[in-house]
Amino acid sequence: MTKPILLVAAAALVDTDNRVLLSKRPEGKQLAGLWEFPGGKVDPGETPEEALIRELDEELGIEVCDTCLAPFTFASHAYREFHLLMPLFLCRNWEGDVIPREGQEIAWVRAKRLADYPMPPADAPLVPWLRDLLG
Ligand SMILES: Nc1nc2c([nH]c(=O)n2[C@@H]2O[C@H](COP(=O)(O)OP(=O)(O)OP(=O)(O)O)[C@@H](O)[C@H]2O)c(=O)[nH]1
Repeated sequence: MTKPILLVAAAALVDTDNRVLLSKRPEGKQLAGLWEFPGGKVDPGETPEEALIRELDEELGIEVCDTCLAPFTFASHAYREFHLLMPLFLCRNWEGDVIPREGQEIAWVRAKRLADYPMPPADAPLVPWLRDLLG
C-alpha cells in the first residue's frame, strides 16, 4: 500500500538557558499525552515556514519571523496511515511570551532531560541532534 506523505513543520524553541520547549499532545488527538515539538500540518499553498509561523501563533501566542527559523534536522517516519516528513527548525528569537493557547501543557526541558519526556516515535532520532547542539 502506498501511504501519503504528511508534511508537518515543527520548531525547537530554545530559550536563553538553552532549554527546549515541548508541548504535550492533548487528549482526543492522535498520540495524546506524548511530548512533541510545537508545529503542525503544512496546509496546501503554504511553505513549511509559513505553516510554522501560523502554528506558533495559534498554539503559543508568539510571533516568529522567518529569518529566525533555522533549518536544523528532520524526521522521516512511517506511521500506519501516512509517512511523516517533518522538518525541524531551530528558533531562539521570538516576540511575546510563550502562553499555551490550546490548553496544552508545556515544559522547558534541558537537552539531557529530553529522555524523561515520552515523545512520538518519529521524534526519537531528533533528540541526539539536540543533545549535541545544546549539551
Ligand atoms: N507538531 C508535531 N507533530 C508531530 C511531532 N511528532 C510527530 O510524530 N508528529 C505528528 O505529526 C502530525 C501533526 O499533526 P497535528 O495534529 O499536530 O497537526 P495540526 O495541529 O495541523 O492538526 P489538527 O489541526 O488536525 O489538529 C501528527 O500526526 C503528529 O503525531 C512533533 O514533534 N510535533
